[in-house]
Amino acid sequence: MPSKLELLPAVDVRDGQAVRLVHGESGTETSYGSPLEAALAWQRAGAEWLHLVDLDAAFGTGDNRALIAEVAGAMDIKVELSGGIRDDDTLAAALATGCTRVNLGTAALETPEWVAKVISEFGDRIAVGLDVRGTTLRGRGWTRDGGDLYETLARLDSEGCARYVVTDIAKDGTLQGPNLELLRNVCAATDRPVVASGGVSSLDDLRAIAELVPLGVEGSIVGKALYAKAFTLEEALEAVSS
Ligand SMILES: O=C(O)c1ccccc1NCC(=O)[C@H](O)[C@H](O)COP(=O)(O)O
Repeated sequence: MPSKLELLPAVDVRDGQAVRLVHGESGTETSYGSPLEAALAWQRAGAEWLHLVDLDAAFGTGDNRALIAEVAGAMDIKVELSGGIRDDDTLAAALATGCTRVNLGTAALETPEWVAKVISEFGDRIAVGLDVRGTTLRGRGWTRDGGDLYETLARLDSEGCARYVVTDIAKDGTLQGPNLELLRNVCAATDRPVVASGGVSSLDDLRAIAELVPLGVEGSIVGKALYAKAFTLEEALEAVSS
């Protein structure tokens, strides 16, 4: 288990643009321009990871497949790819970008047999995104309920899932701080590494998440705070460097 918190700056893509949403809700987009420029800026600033999301694919409003492949292909750093990866075709396209790993969300709720199969086939190239309101999972771009967090976690653990990306939807894109209690509870329920997502607003938030590394938190996705210039990525990397 790494001793320092990994940071994953986010590039969420909607209709060809880098955007941030509030609570992951379609229609709340703030646009931040070219996804490739944003990703290259995070790379230049020293990021070791990029969290790249195809929001159209997640919402079922099309996809940005070619652009996502272009961005992933332009990166020298590790890429975690998310959004609308739900079957053999979308998984093959995602893995073919050369990304380090993919996040499955809806599929883990709706087609558990397929997810068990790809976990056994692709190992730690597969992570599962556990996107919750309270302790209820949400799928289909976070628009539909999809079962209990802890029951699903136990099932995925038994199937060998390598890693979880845990998002409190109520916090996502709000700059209200991460849900540390949720992260502690998930870490207590699994021995697999956890990537925190949603709500980071300050360097102190990142330091608080870094304190959970001994419990099993491996990384933190940071989106809105970077775009809103609450701090720079260089400052964030420095804050979690020890
Ligand atoms: O990841 C998805 O599949 C997804 C689906 C639907 C809505 C949002 C989705 N992801 C959003 C993210 O992964 C954000 O980039 C991340 O949670 C950052 O949040 P924040 O730091 O609060 O901006």
